[in-house]
Parts: sequence; structure tokens; C-alpha cells
Amino acid sequence: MIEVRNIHKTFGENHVLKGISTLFEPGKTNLIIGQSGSGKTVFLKSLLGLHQPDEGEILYSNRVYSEMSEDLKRNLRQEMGMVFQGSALFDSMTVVENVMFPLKMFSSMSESEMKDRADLVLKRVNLKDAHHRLPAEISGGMQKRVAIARAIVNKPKYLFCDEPNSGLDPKTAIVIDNLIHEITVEYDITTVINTHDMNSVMEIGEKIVFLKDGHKAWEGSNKEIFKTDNEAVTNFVYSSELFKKVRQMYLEERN
Ligand SMILES: Nc1ncnc2c1ncn2[C@@H]1O[C@H](COP(=O)(O)OP(=O)(O)OP(=O)(O)O)[C@@H](O)[C@H]1O
Repeated sequence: MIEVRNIHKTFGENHVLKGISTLFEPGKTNLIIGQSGSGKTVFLKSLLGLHQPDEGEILYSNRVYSEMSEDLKRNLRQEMGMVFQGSALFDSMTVVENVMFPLKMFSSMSESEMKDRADLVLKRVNLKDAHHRLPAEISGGMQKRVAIARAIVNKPKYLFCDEPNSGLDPKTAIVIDNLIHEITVEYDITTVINTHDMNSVMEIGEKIVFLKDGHKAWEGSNKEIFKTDNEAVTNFVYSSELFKKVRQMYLEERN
């Protein structure tokens, strides 16, 4: 569980996060949405400990980050997995070497234990025959699977994904979303995903935090987002004609 208490972040004159509070529960896919520049990346980086908030607190399973010793912060970092935008695989390493990398960095496992663990997570993301290929030799969807396998290889408590669907066709994007959701539930991970993708919101948005100009303008689930009259949310979500129609159908069905 991650609890965010009234965090602020300013760069120079630019007050980017303006007092955000929320709770991200384990076993759930938590989504951060909002327009470009609303502060999503700064927020996600704050959760990752890459930005230190100027005010407010972030608690990881009830542990206050700013009160942790350097040793505890190092341990916490090992409890975090990250899926970067564009996968960010090491080009010169094979698939299995990419997945084993966090284990080499952070675990004391033997080579064969690392291989077994990498095999297991590669199987879990449905990649069985790509171990010895280079990232350039596999598709974008397969690269995302490798990135997910690498992010979960060290059994993280917290998983952060920055635009995990970027660059994927809609069908592959849904498969990747569902994979992240299944893994989140299966391993009881607290997962936080930055996304622009309204399909993701509908498919896996168990908890959605909507940011606007650095404020939390709304939060709720994918079921609630269709019912809300919050103008900021409806302007954002229903800027697409397709989603306007979906909402209309939903409201008609209810009446
Ligand atoms: N390291 C930084 N130093 C200074 N300003 C920053 C830094 N990182 C982000 N900002 C500023 O914070 C604001 C919010 O940026 P952020 O990247 O969080 O937006 P975003 O919602 O993720 O946008 P997008 O959807 O386009 O990625 C912007 O005005 C940006 O210029």
C-alpha cells in the first residue's frame, strides 16, 4: 500500500504538484490520468523516490519515506519494479540477460538460481522461446513483456509503469494491460500506471486518479468515471467522440 499525504513539488517558480493526497492499495491497478503537463510524471517519479516532495509525505506500507534511514530506502528501492515508456531494454543484452539484470544487481542468487527465476517470469509473461534474442529482434509487444518480466523478477511489492502501452497497436495494448492487471492481482502488488490511454482506463482502471494543473481533480473507478458530472473529468475523458457515445449508451442503459 502507498499512502500519499498532501505532497507538493515546485521547480523554480513552477508549482507542479499542489497538495495531492491519495491511497494506492495492493492487488489493484491504480491509474494516473490527466492532460499533458498536469504533473503525472513528476507524481510517478515522486512515488519512485526520484523526486523529493517539498511538502507532504509518502508512506510505503505505513513507512514514512522521509523518516527512513539510507539502508531502509535502499531496501525499499529493491521492492520497486519499473516498466519504462518504450521498454528501455539494454540493446546489447539478450532477453534473458535483460531479465536477470536486476537479480545480478540486487540479489545474492547463484547464476543457475537467477536463470531459473528468469525462466519462470518469462514463462509468466508468455515469452518462452525468445530467451536468446536481442531486443531489436523481437516485436514491440514482446519487448513490453520482457520489460514486465524484468520489473517483476525481483518480486516487487510496488510496480510503476510509465505509459506501458505507448507505441503498441490497440489489440496488443489490451493484452499488455491485462497482463499487468493479472500480475498485480496474482502477486498482490501495488501497481501505479501513468497513462493517456482511455482503453486502459476502461479495461483496468480499478482506481483512477485524475490530475489537473497539479491538483487531484477527481478519483474513482472505471465504473464511476462514466457517472461523474465533474466537468474537468468529462472534458478530458469525453474529448473523444467515441467515448461520448459510450457514456451516452451507458447512461441510457441505466435509465
Ligand atoms: N525535472 C524537472 N525540472 C523542472 N521542471 C520539471 C521537471 N520535470 C517536470 N517539470 C515540469 O513539471 C510540469 C509537469 O510535467 P510532467 O512531465 O509531470 O507532465 P505530464 O502530465 O507527465 O505530461 P505528459 O503527459 O506530456 O508526459 C511541466 O511544466 C514540466 O515542465
